[in-house]
Amino acid sequence: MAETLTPDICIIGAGSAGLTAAAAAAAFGVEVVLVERGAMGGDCLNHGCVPSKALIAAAHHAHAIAEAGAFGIHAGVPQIDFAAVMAHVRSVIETIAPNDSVERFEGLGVRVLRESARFVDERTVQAGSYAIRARRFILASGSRPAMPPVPGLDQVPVLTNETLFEQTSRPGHLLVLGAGPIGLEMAQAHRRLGAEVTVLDAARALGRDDRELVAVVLARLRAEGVTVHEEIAVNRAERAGEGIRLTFTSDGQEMSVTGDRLLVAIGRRANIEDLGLDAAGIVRDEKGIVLEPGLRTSNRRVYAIGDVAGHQQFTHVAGYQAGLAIQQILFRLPAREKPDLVPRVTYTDPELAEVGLGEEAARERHGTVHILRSPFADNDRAQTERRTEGSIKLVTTKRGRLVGVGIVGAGAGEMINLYALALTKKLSVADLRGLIAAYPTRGEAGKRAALSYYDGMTRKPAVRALVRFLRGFG
Ligand SMILES: Cc1cc2nc3c(=O)[nH]c(=O)nc-3n(C[C@H](O)[C@H](O)[C@H](O)COP(=O)(O)OP(=O)(O)OC[C@H]3O[C@@H](n4cnc5c(N)ncnc54)[C@H](O)[C@@H]3O)c2cc1C
Ligand SMILES: NC(=O)c1ccc[n+]([C@@H]2O[C@H](COP(=O)([O-])OP(=O)(O)OC[C@H]3O[C@@H](n4cnc5c(N)ncnc54)[C@H](O)[C@@H]3O)[C@@H](O)[C@H]2O)c1
Repeated sequence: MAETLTPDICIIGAGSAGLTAAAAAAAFGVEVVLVERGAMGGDCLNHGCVPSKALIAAAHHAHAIAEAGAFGIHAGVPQIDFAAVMAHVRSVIETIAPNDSVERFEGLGVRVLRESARFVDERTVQAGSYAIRARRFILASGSRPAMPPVPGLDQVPVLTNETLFEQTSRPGHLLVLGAGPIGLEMAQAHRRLGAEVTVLDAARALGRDDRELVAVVLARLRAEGVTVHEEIAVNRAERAGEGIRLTFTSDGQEMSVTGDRLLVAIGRRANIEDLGLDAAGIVRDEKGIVLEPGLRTSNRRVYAIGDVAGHQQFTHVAGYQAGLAIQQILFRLPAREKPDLVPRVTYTDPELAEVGLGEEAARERHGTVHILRSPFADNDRAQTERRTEGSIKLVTTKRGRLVGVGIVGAGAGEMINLYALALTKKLSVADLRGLIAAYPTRGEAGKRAALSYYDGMTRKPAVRALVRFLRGFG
């Protein structure tokens, strides 16, 4: 016999989006049922941000040892125990997992069902033997790796983000399909851990990011020995002895590359198939669920947040959207996403971080814009660390209001948060001019870029005449 539950909110999916929404609603004493069919924590904890950044951290240590000679420290060739590296990755996941656990959420007052959820009508979700009739529903069912229609791909072993971190031995030669954030972050990490790596992309690497900044990342990856082929077409995949061969066309020429493992990271597909969307009257098109500005679906009781919403696919966006949905459900306050305020970071080394509008988008929206740059080669802290590649680039309106910031360099991901706040608060170069930045920090580069807005002014005859005039007063 089906048991009927009547909570205020039913959330489908306990990844970054669903967990944030559940915790926020429960904090206000609202009755919440959270349904999860797989591992608590979703992609970010189990197959995404956490394991990838833990692997990158291990790779960073290997690289630091290899580079230590420049600092007068000779540690020899790093010995990499790949199985131990992966044990480190797993132990980081295990350390963070209690934050996302059933126990923690039940302690917060959330009822957690470990079931697969599906709408059976416009107001009822079936989850195992439970029928859930909630006042509002939040779809937070996430995404999974997309697979390209490459002939033969289904005949060769393929790794995705869901299996990559289960490896126990190091690949000899890792082939990576897709030069997005996943492809490039994992390419560099594996290279630093001693694998040969070849990356293939149908378009440009990190195609959504500023070309000028991307070039710095690619130059570094190539200098470390990662082969990156852009704007190629993969024609087929096949087994070649113990390995995998990819045949592709580049500049009209057919070429091939053979490796022993293949990672596919060509983007994501929203998890919408098993949700009974038709029964719920939720409209979708070829891109996914059709959403109104407040993340509401065509069924007024149902919101969609996180990767399944198909907007920017980041954990911090999942959390942000969860807040917007809860704000509307609990307080009936209107809410609209502000994608221009979302920072985007790719954790290669150097890191690439952006917020707001790029140069071209800013010109389209604001007409005349100023581009203010400061290279890290001019920054004392970067010099002390021998990490001088990259720069900070500020995009401002004619009157100096910040509308976009791009940073490529060591620590760019930490630096971008300041500029996310600056954009949120609509700050201008005049505000940055007043900032007292600690010396020596890489953050000084931003202030230096902002000051360059006034370069012309210091040379204006009228300004110089004023300075001379004021000197006359003693
Ligand atoms: C390798 C990798 C690295 C990444 N690195 C970063 C990073 O550094 N920074 C960053 O911001 N983002 C990163 N991301 C993106 C980030 O992981 C996602 O944007 C985020 O996890 C999305 O969260 P979500 O809750 O929307 O979806 P998910 O985490 O996918 O959670 C959805 C949950 O819903 C469950 N579910 C699905 N259907 C049902 C159903 N019918 N019934 C019950 N449960 C269901 C699933 O089992 C899953 O647990 C990375 C992604 C990958 C793959
Ligand atoms: N640092 C981070 O915040 C971070 C890290 C990893 C992933 N993510 C998120 O996860 C999502 C997925 O990442 P991703 O790197 O898989 O996707 P992506 O969409 O960002 O990049 C995929 C790349 O694959 C290429 N591609 C597509 N089809 C191809 C084909 N048939 N052959 C060769 N190349 C092909 C595309 O041109 C693109 O460059 C991203 O949207 C990102 O937001 C974020």
